[in-house]
Amino acid sequence: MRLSVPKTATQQNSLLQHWPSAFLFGVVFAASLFGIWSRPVGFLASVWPANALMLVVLLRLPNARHWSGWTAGAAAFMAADLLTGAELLKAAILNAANLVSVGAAYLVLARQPTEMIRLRKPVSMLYVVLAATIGGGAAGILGGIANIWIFQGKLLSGFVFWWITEVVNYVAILPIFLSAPSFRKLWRLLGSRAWFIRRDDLLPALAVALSCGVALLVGGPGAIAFPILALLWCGLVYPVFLTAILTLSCSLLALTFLSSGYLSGYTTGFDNFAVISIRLGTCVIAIAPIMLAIVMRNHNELLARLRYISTHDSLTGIGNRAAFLDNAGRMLSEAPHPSAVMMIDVDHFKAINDTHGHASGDEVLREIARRIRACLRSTDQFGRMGGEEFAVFLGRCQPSTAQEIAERIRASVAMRPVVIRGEIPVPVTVSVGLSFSDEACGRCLDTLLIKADSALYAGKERGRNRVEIAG
Ligand SMILES: Nc1nc2c(ncn2[C@@H]2O[C@H](COP(=O)(O)OP(=O)(O)OP(=O)(O)O)[C@@H](O)[C@H]2O)c(=O)[nH]1
Repeated sequence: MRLSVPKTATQQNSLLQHWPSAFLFGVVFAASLFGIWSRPVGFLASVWPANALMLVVLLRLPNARHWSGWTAGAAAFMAADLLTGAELLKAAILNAANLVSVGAAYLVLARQPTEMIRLRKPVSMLYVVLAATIGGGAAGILGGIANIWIFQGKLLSGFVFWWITEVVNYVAILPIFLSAPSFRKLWRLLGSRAWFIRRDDLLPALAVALSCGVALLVGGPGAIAFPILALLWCGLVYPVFLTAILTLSCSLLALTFLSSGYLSGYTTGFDNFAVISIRLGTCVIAIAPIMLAIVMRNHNELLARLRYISTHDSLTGIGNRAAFLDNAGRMLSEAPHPSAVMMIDVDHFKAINDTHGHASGDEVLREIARRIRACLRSTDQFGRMGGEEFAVFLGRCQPSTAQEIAERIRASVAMRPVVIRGEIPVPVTVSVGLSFSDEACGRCLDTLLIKADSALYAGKERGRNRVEIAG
């Protein structure tokens, strides 16, 4: 009787290490079957996603960059061909061209930093085009030779066909999978409902569908350029990933109808100049909207960053003076009564700085801001007015409630010392000046702030660590 021996941790680890290669095999095998299934009888496939997908897996899963990954890819190419009835020698030559293509494109992209590979820079698309051109060229040399041998064609037409087809496939497919969010991020996104699409967001996608419909109706070589305007609109509005998906859909449509001679209006052979020209046109269609989407994403991220910097205090992370005045002023003008303003000042803060140093003073300010924030509702406005002075605006708040909140703030700061440098307890207190809106002050935030400030300094004079109400 044989006993089954449990796998050791090392054995399990080495099995886990090879899952990217198994995944790569599955992806390349399925994509090759799709390419074989979609190609016209007796010709090479014009839609061949397997090379681009193998390249993506190698770039995005570092564990697949191993001899086992390359072996899995080669085995998958061969398995798909042999299972669908190809001759061994023919399959070996064509798949050698596929592997050479992936290898050459890999050498270009694998040297780039992650942000370039994940299409976070506008020039990333140029690297994708460069990798596609070099990968396609490498495949073209073997493909040209294969064209003479297998299809009794010419070297040049074989080279051009392979090269163009590879370039178009790489350029259309790589951006989707290079920009795709990771599984973990996608899961989080679905859970957060951030993906929820508003009706207006659908317009660019509808424009793409409409322009593709018109292209099919009108036909002719120029029809492949019909969706470009709608795709550029997508680039302006959608994330890179979504723009790349829509661009690929248009390219697939153009290539599929091109294979059947529909868009070109020609039924002559595949080395026809018009067909080559249309393939290149399809490639350009794929590049421009994605580049635009990358530029727009960077632009929007930069704007969001600048907006954050211009409205937040860099030390405490709460709103700065300008943002506080803006938001509180708007809330006051929308609903003036009842509302309240607090000015809060740390007591004897200079002594803390002098005793423990400026950096420790900063730590104290951060902790005090945290304690005050914890006492407020999410709708209340809270900002650092400068130095050790903070302000709070309580909209739609009765004076009695405002007074309770002010007292809560004072107590929560004074309740326990702030621990600086992880070990030194520093007792801290704040003084609070409180003013309420009334008919006389109307919608004027300045008046409320001045009143609260006067109350604050009255509180300081009366001994600090207290809430003083403006008279
Ligand atoms: N660590 C640190 N200190 C700051 C910052 N901004 C202002 N200060 C210091 O805060 C101190 C404020 O001191 P004062 O205005 O004399 O007030 P105080 O010592 O708190 O005394 P009272 O307000 O009268 O209770 C000064 O020493 C400033 O240098 C900052 O961002 N970080």
